[in-house]
Formats: sequence, structure tokens, C-alpha cells
Amino acid sequence: MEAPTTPSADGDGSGAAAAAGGQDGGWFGRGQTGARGPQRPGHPETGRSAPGSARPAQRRPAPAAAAVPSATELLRRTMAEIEPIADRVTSYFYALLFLHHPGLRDLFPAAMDAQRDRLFKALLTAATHADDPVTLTTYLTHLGRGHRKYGTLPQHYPAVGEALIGALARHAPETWGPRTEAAWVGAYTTISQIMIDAATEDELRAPAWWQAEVVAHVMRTKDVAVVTVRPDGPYPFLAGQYTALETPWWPRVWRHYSFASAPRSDGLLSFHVKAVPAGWVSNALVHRARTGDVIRLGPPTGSMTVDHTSDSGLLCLGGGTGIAPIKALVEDVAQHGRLRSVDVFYGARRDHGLYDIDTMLRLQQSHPWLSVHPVVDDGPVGLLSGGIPEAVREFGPWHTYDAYLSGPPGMIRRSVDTLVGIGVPSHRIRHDSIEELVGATT
Ligand SMILES: NC(=O)C1=CN([C@@H]2O[C@H](COP(=O)(O)OP(=O)(O)OC[C@H]3O[C@@H](n4cnc5c(N)ncnc54)[C@H](O)[C@@H]3O)[C@@H](O)[C@H]2O)C=CC1
Repeated sequence: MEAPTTPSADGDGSGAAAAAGGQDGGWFGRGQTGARGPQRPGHPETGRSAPGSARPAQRRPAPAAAAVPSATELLRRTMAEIEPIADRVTSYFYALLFLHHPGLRDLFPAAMDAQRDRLFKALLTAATHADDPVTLTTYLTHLGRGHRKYGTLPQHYPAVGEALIGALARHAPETWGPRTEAAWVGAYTTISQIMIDAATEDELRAPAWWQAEVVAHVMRTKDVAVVTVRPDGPYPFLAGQYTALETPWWPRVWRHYSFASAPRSDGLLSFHVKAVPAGWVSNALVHRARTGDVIRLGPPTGSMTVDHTSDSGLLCLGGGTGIAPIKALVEDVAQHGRLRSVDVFYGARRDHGLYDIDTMLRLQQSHPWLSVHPVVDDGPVGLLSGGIPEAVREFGPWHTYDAYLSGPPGMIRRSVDTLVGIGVPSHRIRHDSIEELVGATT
């Protein structure tokens, strides 16, 4: 299992059931920790008051349909109840997991810090899509594959399910009851089965991880390095995707980085890494890694890729090291040789933060279809200033373009709002999961 990462990405997972799917009720083994909470007066599972309640049920004729909430509705009610105390529930979930299954502790990093809640969050994310099989399957397939690198095995899933149910039952007393528990067991059985199937299928065609030797390490600013590695085997990926990296100095701590180039004939991969305060992986990659060091790579993932059957223009916004996948996308368009207009807005807080501007301007010189617009927050004369979303507004119209957004979560959120506000249909706007980005910077 793992110490997942984020939603769109590798979260984490868990699961159990596989083995269990459909089993006859016994698949949580000893668990079911406290799953049965007492029914309360006016309990939302039934809409009826319990005997002795101050509000006798007979006074309120229950509308037949409303009295039986769907499983999805029961899941939603639990999540609404735990939302304000999510931290406490998360801590309890891991405490239960490690208390009852101490052997699983080794699958997680020594210090769980920011990663602590990823597994739990991923489970809840999956449950929120319980009534959307396509989204659920896509998300969990990715999650199941991504979990292979953590050493997750099918037999780990029941333990996670047990802890999940135990944590929810304890912290959602207002909404918990037998039907809610059954809804969660059903959801988790589905979740874990999809993840296990995806992992099993993936085993037939790809390793759980790749080792990769650092072959170049170039500092671009005092805290940004371009790290180039050679994987120990074929590593198929698409421009615009990202992967998880683990360094030898922080075992089991994985962080996401986008590929900074389209696939190359020599098989090398590059990443732009910025060392951030308290960033274990980023500081190790920037300040400690040297040529010859060997890191581990998870599988490629992400859907911020180019549809080469379309001739639509590309509007690309890259903030800070978010320029990395944008550069890969530009190279990808160039390799496919279709004439389509590409506009890149490359933003930094100050002009020296545009560490890859020379590369981008060289690409612009080679490709007449490419326009690069440098944007600096308080820009010197001659550069766009005031922020990426503001700069984008000054150009356009963009409503026929496909938009690709890469950078800090705040930039992505504001850029999405701006683009939608100026008429870009939301289905044309692509970016990696913001939740995943939030956890990616360390
Ligand atoms: N696939 C992706 O989306 C990738 C995302 N990243 C993320 O990009 C970030 C890069 O960090 P830094 O270089 O330190 O970026 P930064 O904090 O220096 O900001 C870079 C640019 O984004 C803009 N920006 C930042 N916050 C904003 C907000 N709230 N609203 C509007 N614009 C905003 C800044 O004005 C600047 O132009 C990291 O969070 C990293 O995880 C990096 C690589 C790939």
C-alpha cells in the first residue's frame, strides 16, 4: 500500500477486498471496529426517531422515498460529518491501521508529515465518485497501478478497509448505522477490487518502479536544478505527464515531478526541481544529488497531454518550475509537425526566476507557430507584468484554444477562473490535480 499521493495521482490506497469482493460479510476479519453506532433520535439513515426519542416517529409521516437514502447519499452524509474534523479522523485511521497491523508501518515513510493523509484522502475521494463508474474506475486504476511502487499487496487491503470503517464509525456517530456501514463496506469492496485488478494487470506489462541514474545535474538558479536521469529500462510516457520520484536519502518518500522534455531518442528524462523550505525530496535532488546517484521512478501518469488529431491552438501557462511540462508539450507539438498555433505565458515572481527563458526563446526562434510571453509580477519595462492570468487577458481571444496550466496551485485556480471568465470552455482547460500539486512541492 502506500503512502499515496494525491488524487489524481497516486494516492494511495488500500484496499482490501479484493479478495473479498463479494464475500459474505467476513472480509474485514476482526475489524468492524465499532462500526455499529447506536441509532439516534431522528437518525438520518432512516429518518425515523428511535424509541424513547423526544420526537416520536408517528408524528411525522415519513415519505416513502425519502425514508430510504441511497448508498451514495449515505456515503455523502458520513463525509459531510467528518469534514470539519478530518485531521482527527485521519490520525485515528492510521493509529488503528498500525496498531492492528504493525507490519504495514514499513510501507510508509518514517515521518509521514504531509503525506500522512494521502491514503485516507484517496479513499474518501474514491467514495465521492461512487455513483460515477467511469471517473471512479479511471481514478482507481491509476491509484492501483501507482501503489505497486509502495509494495502494496492484495492481502494488505482488508487491513485498510478495517481501519477505514473503524475511523468513520467512531467519528461520524450522527450518521453512522448498519446501512451506512454496509454502504461503506460495499464502496470499499469496489474500490479495492478495482485497484487490485489494475495492479495485477499492470504487473504483466511494466515494472512497479524503475531505477534511474543521474547523468546530469545543472543548477539554474540557487534553488532550481535540472536533473537528467537514465532509466534502467524502457520508460514509455507522453509529454505533459509526470511521475513520482524517490531519492536514496528519504526512503519511501515519493514526490511528483513533471517530465521537462518530450520523449527523447536517447531515453533520458529531465526534471526541473526547486528546493523549497522543509522540502526533503526537493532539497535532496537540488543540493545533494550528483551524477552517478540512483533514484527510483514510479510509472508515468497524468492527462495533460496533447490531442494530435486536433488543429486547435494551444494556450500554455507555466508558472515557475511549471514551465517544465509546458516545454515538453511544445517539443511534442514540434515533433508531430502539425501547424498549430502555440502561445506560452511563462511567469515568475521576478525576472531572474525565468530560469528557462533562453530555452523557450530558442524554441520560439525555431518554430514560427510558437509565441513566448514572459510575465513577471513586478516586471521591468519590456516584460508583461502583473501576473499570468492578467497577462493572458490582454491577448486572445482564446475560446477556440486548448489550455494547459502548470504551476503553483494558486496560479492554476486563478487562471482557471480567468479563462472560464473570458469564455474558454472548461472542457478545454487541462491541468494536473491541484490536490496533488499541493503535496508535490516538498
Ligand atoms: N504539472 C504542474 O502543474 C507542475 C506544477 N509545478 C508547481 O509549480 C510550482 C512552482 O513553484 P515556484 O517556482 O516557486 O512558483 P512561484 O510561487 O515562484 O510562482 C510562479 C508563478 O506563478 C504565479 N503565481 C503564484 N501564485 C499565484 C496565485 N495565487 N495567483 C496567480 N498567480 C500565481 C507567480 O506570479 C509566478 O508568475 C510548485 O508549486 C510546483 O509544484 C511544477 C511543475 C509542474
